[in-house]
Amino acid sequence: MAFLQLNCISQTYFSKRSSTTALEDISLSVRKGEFISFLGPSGCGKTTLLSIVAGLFPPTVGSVTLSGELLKGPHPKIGYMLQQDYLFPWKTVKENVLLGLKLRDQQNDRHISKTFSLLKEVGLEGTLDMYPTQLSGGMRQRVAFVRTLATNPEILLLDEPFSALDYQTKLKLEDLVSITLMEHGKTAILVTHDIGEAIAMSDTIILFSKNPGRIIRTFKTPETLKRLIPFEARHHPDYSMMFQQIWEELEQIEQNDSE
Ligand SMILES: Nc1ncnc2c1ncn2[C@@H]1O[C@H](COP(=O)(O)OP(=O)(O)OP(=O)(O)O)[C@@H](O)[C@H]1O
Repeated sequence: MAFLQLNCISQTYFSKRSSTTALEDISLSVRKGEFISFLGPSGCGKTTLLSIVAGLFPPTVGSVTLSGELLKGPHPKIGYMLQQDYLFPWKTVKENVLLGLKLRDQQNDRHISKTFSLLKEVGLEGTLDMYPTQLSGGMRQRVAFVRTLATNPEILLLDEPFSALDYQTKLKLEDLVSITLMEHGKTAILVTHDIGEAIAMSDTIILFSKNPGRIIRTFKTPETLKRLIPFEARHHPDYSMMFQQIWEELEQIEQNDSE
């Protein structure tokens, strides 16, 4: 049985005068521990699909199951991290990272010390009493990452979490997130516009076309790249080959779209 299963999902947004079919007939199986990326042109439904997996709203058609159980809304085993960090500026780093535990009434010594050790793992042990405005963008995203991990979700949904960062910080965070998720045995789905990021971080890349959003290709990352951290993977010859393949496929999608 697949860990996470998306079954024939379609999503149509309705307004008074029109309707938009954002996704059509999306089926997908995700293994435990797998790192998947959703890649595709703007408007192909990546965020819509991630929101459905996060249980923010049910799909118009189809379903999502987690270990065979039908998802009916947000699930404690699924954590969501967005492009913007959404930290509360009036709360300290400590208060921000413990927020999820507090809301779930799980703020006991064991969970608190686990969260603090996660902060240490991401190099932020000295920031507990600081406020988000005192931190850089990269540091804030690391705090948001720890806050997402603090409640111990098994699946992390990452919606362009690095896109607002400068290039160097983004590369460093890719490594950090990749290593941390692997060490903790997490499953992840990353939404990105960045072909290189998708190749360097994922086991599987799902390519979407748009109008409506459909899966058009699934790429498996070669073992040679999976063994490497993202920064090293970017320098491997297999990375360039895969980049070229995906680039051509995306060009084709754009060409078909404009015809
Ligand atoms: N709440 C909404 N109401 C109506 N239409 C929507 C809504 N959200 C998204 N859409 C439409 O659904 C389609 C898919 O949007 P979505 O944001 O999921 O795509 P995306 O691939 O994540 O785009 P981007 O890469 O630009 O973030 C688009 O045509 C968009 O305009």
